[in-house]
Amino acid sequence: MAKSITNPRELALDILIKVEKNHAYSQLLLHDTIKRHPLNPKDTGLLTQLVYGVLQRKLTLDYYLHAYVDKKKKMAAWVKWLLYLSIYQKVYLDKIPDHAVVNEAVTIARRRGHKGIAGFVNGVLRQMMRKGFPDLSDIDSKSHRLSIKYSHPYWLIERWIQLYGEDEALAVCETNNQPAPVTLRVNQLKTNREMLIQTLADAGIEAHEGHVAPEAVSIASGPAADTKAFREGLFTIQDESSMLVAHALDVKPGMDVLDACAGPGGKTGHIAEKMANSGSIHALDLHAHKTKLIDQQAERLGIDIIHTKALDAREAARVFSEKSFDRILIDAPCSGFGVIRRKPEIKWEKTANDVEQIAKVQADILNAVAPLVKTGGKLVYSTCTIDQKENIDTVTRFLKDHADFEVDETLYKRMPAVVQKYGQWENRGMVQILPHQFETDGFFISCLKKV
Ligand SMILES: C[S@@+](CC[C@H](N)C(=O)[O-])C[C@H]1O[C@@H](n2cnc3c(N)ncnc32)[C@H](O)[C@@H]1O
Repeated sequence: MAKSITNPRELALDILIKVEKNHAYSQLLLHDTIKRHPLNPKDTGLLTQLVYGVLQRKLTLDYYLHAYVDKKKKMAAWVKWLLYLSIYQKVYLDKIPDHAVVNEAVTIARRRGHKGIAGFVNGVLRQMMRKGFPDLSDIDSKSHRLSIKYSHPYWLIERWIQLYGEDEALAVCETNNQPAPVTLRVNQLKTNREMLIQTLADAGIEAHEGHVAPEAVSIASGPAADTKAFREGLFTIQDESSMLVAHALDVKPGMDVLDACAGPGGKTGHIAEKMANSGSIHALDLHAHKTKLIDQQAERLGIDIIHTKALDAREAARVFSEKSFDRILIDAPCSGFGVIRRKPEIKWEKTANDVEQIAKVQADILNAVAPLVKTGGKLVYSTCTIDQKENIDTVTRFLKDHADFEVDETLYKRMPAVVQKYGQWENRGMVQILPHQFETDGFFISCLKKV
């Protein structure tokens, strides 16, 4: 049997190579790797930091690398990622001495390649350790400088500068390069926030009240997903911005609800909790493996009002009659620019053309489910992106084409005071949350009413 790798740097290297080669999600690979390889908590932390950190800072690391290695030099992908990993440790982690960074890299290079590659890696890294890295403020062109310094493609920075101004855009970039917080949503069917914090403390996990959503608990340290409390369904791991969506939907027990893009079911569970597990929720997703995840979550949380179906939401009118639902949520597929710190590969992979394509799908889903809302009912459209095309533009176009819908300005009242005050409100029924504002994911939430 092959010996299992337990070196966090080598595991990180494997993940980084796969993210690039297979366009795989770092989050999923990391989760899978941690499950398969027995690492102590310190090494798990280092592995996580290395994977996210290197993907986040890739452009800066590449700039530093090419101060020492000619851009034209042919290099195998794994050698490039190994060098990025080493530069990352040198520049961004202070607890790892230079000699450890070099020795670890050379050992890995020797194991994976031949003596010549190990010598090359050794030579490049030793020079870097001796001479240091170029000053980024010396880069003449402003667009190149911002792109390298904040490690984002310039088209994206430029797009955000146009939308939000330079200060906000750069604050977004800065936040995208930081670790994301871990927050939990209390399952109010089973416990309350105070009791959950105590239960977690008893399990050795330090937790505090979240600072945005009323049901949020913020984790200071410890693996919350490994606890009995999780298995017993006392909470769901969810970002605080996501928690605001169920508030936006304004549900009451006994209502009929459609969650049109529901997988893996984070918000479906929350909606059911807010309905006190009374009424009905039809939860659709394009993919059957995602509706299965919704079922699993519902069981864990003690919820039995969710009916899942693998279905393209654009076909929903084939299955449900007009005016069937008091509330419809479209938590739409999107570019994901609000969650870049959780999925850093997004900034390297998504293009302006992808945004155009996804905006079309979003509009089609909105148009398809609109007839299913009852008169007087509400439709919430949300995304985890900060791109105007997928957010305000999509909703504005929808409103132009649907005279029977209007903005529900009571959305404002359902948002926490801090979001009321500092969120970027288009009007009182549409809010854009940027990732640096409340230490939450970037999110767009709008609420429309059928009249
Ligand atoms: C942003 S995610 C939803 C997250 C979910 N609401 C939650 O809180 O866990 C969007 C989901 O829409 C699904 N999807 C994409 N296109 C769809 C379509 N045409 N019809 C239904 N679901 C779709 C994706 O598979 C994905 O699971």
